[in-house]
Amino acid sequence: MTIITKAACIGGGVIGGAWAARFVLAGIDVNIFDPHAEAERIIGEVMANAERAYGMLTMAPLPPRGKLAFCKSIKEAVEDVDWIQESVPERLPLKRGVLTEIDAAARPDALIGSSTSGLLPSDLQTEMKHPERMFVAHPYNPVYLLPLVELVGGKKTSPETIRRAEAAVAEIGMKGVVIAKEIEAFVGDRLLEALWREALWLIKDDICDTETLDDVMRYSFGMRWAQMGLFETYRIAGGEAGMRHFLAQFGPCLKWPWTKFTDVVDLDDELIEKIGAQSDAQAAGRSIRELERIRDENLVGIMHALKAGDGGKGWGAGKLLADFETRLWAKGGNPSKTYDTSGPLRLVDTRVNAAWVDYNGHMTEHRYLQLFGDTSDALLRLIGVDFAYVEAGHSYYTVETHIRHLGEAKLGQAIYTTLQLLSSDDKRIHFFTRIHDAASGEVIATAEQMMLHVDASAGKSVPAPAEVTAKLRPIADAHARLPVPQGAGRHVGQRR
Ligand SMILES: NC(=O)C1=CN([C@@H]2O[C@H](COP(=O)(O)OP(=O)(O)OC[C@H]3O[C@@H](n4cnc5c(N)ncnc54)[C@H](O)[C@@H]3O)[C@@H](O)[C@H]2O)C=CC1
Ligand SMILES: C[N+](C)(C)CC(=O)CC(=O)[O-]
Repeated sequence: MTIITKAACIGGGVIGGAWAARFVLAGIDVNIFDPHAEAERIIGEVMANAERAYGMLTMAPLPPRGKLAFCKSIKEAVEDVDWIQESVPERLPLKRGVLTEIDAAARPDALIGSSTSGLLPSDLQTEMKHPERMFVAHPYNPVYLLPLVELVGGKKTSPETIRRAEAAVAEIGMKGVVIAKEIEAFVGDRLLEALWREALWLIKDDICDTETLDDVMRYSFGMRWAQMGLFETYRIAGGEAGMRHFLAQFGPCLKWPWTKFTDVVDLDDELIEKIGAQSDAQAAGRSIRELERIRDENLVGIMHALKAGDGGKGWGAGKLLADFETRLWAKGGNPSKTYDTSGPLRLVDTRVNAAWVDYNGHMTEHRYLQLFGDTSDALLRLIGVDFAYVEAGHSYYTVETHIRHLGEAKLGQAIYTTLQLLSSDDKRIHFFTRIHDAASGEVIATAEQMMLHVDASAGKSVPAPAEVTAKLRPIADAHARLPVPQGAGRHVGQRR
């Protein structure tokens, strides 16, 4: 039983719109209330970017999208939902009023999270009748991709609420980090504000411009932070003696000091204009939506890299993505679904997304192999070779692949794959996969592949157990009656 089946977003700006996208893409129906005249257009644009990002993020079967409904009042939006996320502007009286209105109309068991970046939950819940179910759920932009939510309870929040909230965000692929004590700006924004304050001084004092400052971050410690954070990074920087040596060496610098961060820079018109002009130059004419798309592609790339980290087990946000995908496959990878074995098995349906397209304007070659690999993974799940099976020490490894490119796949094109078994025994599976255009059925590419059953720790091929071959056999028997596909058995060659 999932904790959130229906949610409400009160406020649909940068953060509320992206919360809505996170919920909808997790299969949750969402009611939105935002009085902004252009709320539907703005949220529609955020949804489009989020869908594009998810197309790149995962091949795992996302649930059918939730429905998005625009409501005329807070009451209408929150009446019958399990989770309400408040994301109105960062002003205490406004937020307090909105949360009190939400509280009056929501079911008593509904969870109420606030996206506030720094206000104390105790200050937000003062006028609520059921303050025990209200907490801060502080996300990071873009909410649909970045998985962190800081969960902060106020004086009146019940521990049970925080437990339920943590479990609920895990179901939508997020990592709920429970902050032990409430404090303004929690943990993340405390750190960000210290950095931000120092950065403003560096610009004001003409030490560097905004682009140079961003370069300093993105070519260096920004990359370190994404994968290991601060303390583990500095542990390594201490050399073999680790953190203690690091503290002994760099601890005294803190007193010199290198920073000015206790002084607040005066954000006068001159400084605002200076930063604005430098930032405009840095953006080089790219719109915010374009920058968002570039950011999303990069974030997806980072998460994919982290998913392959720690020897393939996944690391940090990549491990979280891998775990989320495991759950998606368990729910939607439908090993129980019955497949029509009288023809090639239709195993993957997807669309060509932006990250797959190359300078020739069509799907680039390694993405074909990815899609063929996803298809053979789908076959393996069908015959019981799932994550648990692999963790227990056995798997199938691909030992040979021959790909033929027969057509083109363009950005956004709907495509699907079909797989035909050519032969199999207790060690080998020899099969032929086609990528089709979904509209016409036309074959765009084919791959002939061979997989071997292996004992992964021994590093050698071994016969698959009877329960696996028993699941494979009916498919093999049915496919033995199909004609050998045109192109099977081909090799790369030229008539001379
Ligand atoms: N922008 C960011 O990077 C982050 C913002 N937050 C927090 O999220 C919250 C919202 O911030 P943003 O989305 O950036 O602001 P925003 O200005 O983009 O969106 C706020 C939205 O609230 C709507 N609104 C105003 N009064 C309302 C009311 N009475 N009922 C319903 N909607 C109402 C506005 O029309 C607007 O669409 C703030 O608490 C902020 O601190 C949290 C994490 C990151
Ligand atoms: C600038 N901000 C305080 C609203 C930022 C956040 O709260 C988190 C983020 O996404 O950086």
